[in-house]
Amino acid sequence: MEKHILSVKGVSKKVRGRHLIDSVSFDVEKGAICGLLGPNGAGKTTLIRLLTGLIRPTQGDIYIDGNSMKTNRKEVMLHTGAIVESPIFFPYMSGRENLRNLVRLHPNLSNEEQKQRIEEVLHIVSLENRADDKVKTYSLGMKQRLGIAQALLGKPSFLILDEPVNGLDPMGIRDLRELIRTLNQQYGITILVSSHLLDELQKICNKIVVIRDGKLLWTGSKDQLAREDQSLEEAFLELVSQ
Ligand SMILES: Nc1ncnc2c1ncn2[C@@H]1O[C@H](COP(=O)(O)OP(=O)(O)OP(=O)(O)O)[C@@H](O)[C@H]1O
Repeated sequence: MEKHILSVKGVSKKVRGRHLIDSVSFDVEKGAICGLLGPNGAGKTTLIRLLTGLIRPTQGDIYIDGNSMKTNRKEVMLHTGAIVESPIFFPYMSGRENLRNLVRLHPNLSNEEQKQRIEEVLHIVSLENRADDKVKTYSLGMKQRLGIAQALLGKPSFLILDEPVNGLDPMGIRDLRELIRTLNQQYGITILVSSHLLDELQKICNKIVVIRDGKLLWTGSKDQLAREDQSLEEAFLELVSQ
């Protein structure tokens, strides 16, 4: 069985003569919660857009559970859930109605399975009590959780979250952290999460990938990055200032 859920092999993205991502290679083991770190402009968003198939590499390839994005893109995307940038929902429709609309993107599920899956994902993200309220009445944290519910519709084994805690208050951050842990531990989903909030990544991740200027600067387990007496923030600042 494939040991890595994600293998990035020599990936570059060149736009107008400039490398936004430059020969990046790294792996993420199944079962990990992997943090993607990098200073502003490092290329995190570009990398995540490559990983979610929104843009294609100019060089290299990305493998998800052993499947090449180049040759097997459709299959790969079926098993990957993602929230990139803020999820967009119809504000005058309820959470459940929005999910009913989006579950149609998974034609491999029968009507009955689609209905059942909507209830399952609402339960996983703890939105069942508000599922019939209009999305415009949701807090930002609830919208993020609905975004995760949507990403879970296809029962992905790999979930990519781009800056999921951006703009959330401390309670929203705590709820999301708990949800990420539950998805990982209870549902066995491997997670890649980008964030500027190093403290947050330190709390939930066991693996870290650091990029700077489009290049891979460091990758390894969280414990290898930060010495015992160091916070992840100190270790990160030390690393990027080298
Ligand atoms: N389509 C594009 N064309 C040209 N340059 C781009 C394009 N998209 C991004 N860039 C540039 O590539 C670099 C990396 O951008 P990216 O948004 O991936 O970084 P980031 O690490 O996500 O930054 P931040 O943390 O500020 O969101 C930046 O200098 C950005 O201006």
